[in-house]
Amino acid sequence: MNTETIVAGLKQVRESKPLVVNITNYVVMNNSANALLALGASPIMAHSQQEMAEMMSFAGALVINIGTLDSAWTPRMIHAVEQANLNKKTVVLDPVGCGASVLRTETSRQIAAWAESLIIRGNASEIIALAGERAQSKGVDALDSSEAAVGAARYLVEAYNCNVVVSGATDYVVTSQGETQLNNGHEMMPYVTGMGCSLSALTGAFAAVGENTGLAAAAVMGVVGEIAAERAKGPGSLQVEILDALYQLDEATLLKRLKIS
Ligand SMILES: Nc1ncnc2c1ncn2[C@@H]1O[C@H](COP(=O)(O)OP(=O)(O)O)[C@@H](O)[C@H]1O
Ligand SMILES: Cc1ncsc1CCOP(=O)(O)O
Ligand SMILES: [Mg+2]
Repeated sequence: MNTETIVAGLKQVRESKPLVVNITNYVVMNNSANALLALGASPIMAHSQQEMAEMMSFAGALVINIGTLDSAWTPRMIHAVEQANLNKKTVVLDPVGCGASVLRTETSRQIAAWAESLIIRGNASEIIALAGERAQSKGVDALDSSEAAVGAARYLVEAYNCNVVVSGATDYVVTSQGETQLNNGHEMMPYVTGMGCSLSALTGAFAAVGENTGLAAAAVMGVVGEIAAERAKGPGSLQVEILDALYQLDEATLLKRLKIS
């Protein structure tokens, strides 16, 4: 059942090329746009309140990534979430660096509370901090294991009526129905900035075609990370190989490589 959902989601994204609106950070705008294109979706990075109502009327989903947050961004993010709600579009929240500062933690909670259809995708330390537990977060990288964040993810599912993807060596997709584990990916992936942000962007593409758990995106990202690592010499080539692997990914390879439980 799960694997069927993943494969069907990939097919649908490629067929319908959904527009994914991203309010994302300065570090990863290019990576995230390229990841969406390589998957088969259509990205737009849009920040202005003046165009968000129009954008959300025809977009498939909204991705909010707080990576380079400042006070000017917060009202834009809230406005975009309001427009997504009005148009019944799913919001993917990437709470980058949640727990590293009060600003990031409080803004993440504000956005999560505002969104009516929500997927949260974060690393373990971010998910733990968002749930109000003590995380080991100092910056944007996880210092906790994804296993340690499953309880926090379950709390967030209840608190915000959402689905949660905790990424890491094992990815956990947590919904009100329970948890799914994915054991793909590669240990070199955290040495490239924006891998988690790309995963969040892909989550938006799948949400646009109705796959609202985050599972398909995590599966695809893990499998392409693994394929790319076999070809890469280090983080530089891994970044490029991931785009190529995303573009080349076929259903048979996805199913053969998938380590899901
Ligand atoms: N140690 C690891 N082994 C395998 N895959 C990993 C590992 N760490 C991260 N990944 C993969 O890298 C991607 C980004 O996850 P993560 O590093 O947790 O996000 P972030 O960049 O937000 O901290 C996910 O697809 C995840 O599965
Ligand atoms: C390094 C950095 N600083 C602010 S946003 C950002 C990118 C984080 O990307 P990811 O969480 O996907 O590694
Ligand atoms: Mg991140």
